[in-house]
Amino acid sequence: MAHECVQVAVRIRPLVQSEINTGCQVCLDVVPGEPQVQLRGTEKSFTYNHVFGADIEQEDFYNTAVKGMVDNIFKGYNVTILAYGQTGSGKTHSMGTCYNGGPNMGVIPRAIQDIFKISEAKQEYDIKVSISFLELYQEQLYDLLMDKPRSQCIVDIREDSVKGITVSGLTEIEVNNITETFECLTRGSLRRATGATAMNAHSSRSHAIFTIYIRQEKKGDPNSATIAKFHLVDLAGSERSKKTGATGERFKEGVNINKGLLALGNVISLLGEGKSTYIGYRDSKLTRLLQDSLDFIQFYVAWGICQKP
Ligand SMILES: Nc1ncnc2c1ncn2[C@@H]1O[C@H](COP(=O)(O)OP(=O)(O)OP(=O)(O)O)[C@@H](O)[C@H]1O
Repeated sequence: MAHECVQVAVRIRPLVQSEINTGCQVCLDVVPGEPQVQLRGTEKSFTYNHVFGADIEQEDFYNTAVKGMVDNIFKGYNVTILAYGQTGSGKTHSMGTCYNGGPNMGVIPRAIQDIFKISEAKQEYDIKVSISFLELYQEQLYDLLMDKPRSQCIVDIREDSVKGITVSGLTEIEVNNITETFECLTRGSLRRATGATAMNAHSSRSHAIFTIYIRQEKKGDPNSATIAKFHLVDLAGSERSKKTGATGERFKEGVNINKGLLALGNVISLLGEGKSTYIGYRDSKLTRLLQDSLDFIQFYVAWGICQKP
């Protein structure tokens, strides 16, 4: 499918306390009135679909860059939102993957709220919402909602001529309201693999894929049934081992992370160009998993960019 449907949004995060303490300076500016960023003190600028400066609130970010995507799911499209950026740039903060109940929530909890609001308003439809939560760590898929020790939570991708891409054995939980869905999000995110790197004390070392399935059927018309998948993906940090100080296991993690991100980058740019007949979905588990869910893509790039003194 040709892809005018790939949108790229950039969000610059404010300096964190440790950066302020060491005298770091922001070195990227938003060009006023344009969806552009400019490297401070240079003529170099880059244009995207949306650009957000460090002062943007979570709510405004969601309303501008994501809310419209939720409407597309109810039209029956599969939608994927990906948060990409180097480690510590603010992906998990913006996505709200580690939601803990506060009002300053990110994209996932806000999307959940909107989905239930829209479902309630569509009274002429029977709508069922279910979710799954997967982690891709070192090219291995883990079911984050399975109530078993981690070593028994490994699942794998299957390709079915009727059902398309599925993950066999994956826990899919039907959820009836916002509270139940938040509870699953929190439970799953606590099981995600994290580790400390020199750039982020609580670095996500895996890709987290929270999926919301919407089944809707017009009351009295079983032929009208549609199913749409909404993937919300908090990618592991892209990184250079030199900057993160990674050695041993951390280094190996970094190699796998970058391999998956490279394959994803290639797929998205080919889809964006809309020309290529061959797209390398099979080059990584991440791209295989998302293969049938790229009708609409919001590729959100987090930038925590600063200059050391
Ligand atoms: N927009 C923001 N406003 C305030 N603080 C932010 C913002 N974005 C990120 N932060 C803070 O920056 C730090 C790093 O953010 P976060 O953990 O979300 O990065 P990440 O890109 O997910 O990193 P990793 O890939 O290593 O998991 C956190 O302390 C987070 O609270």
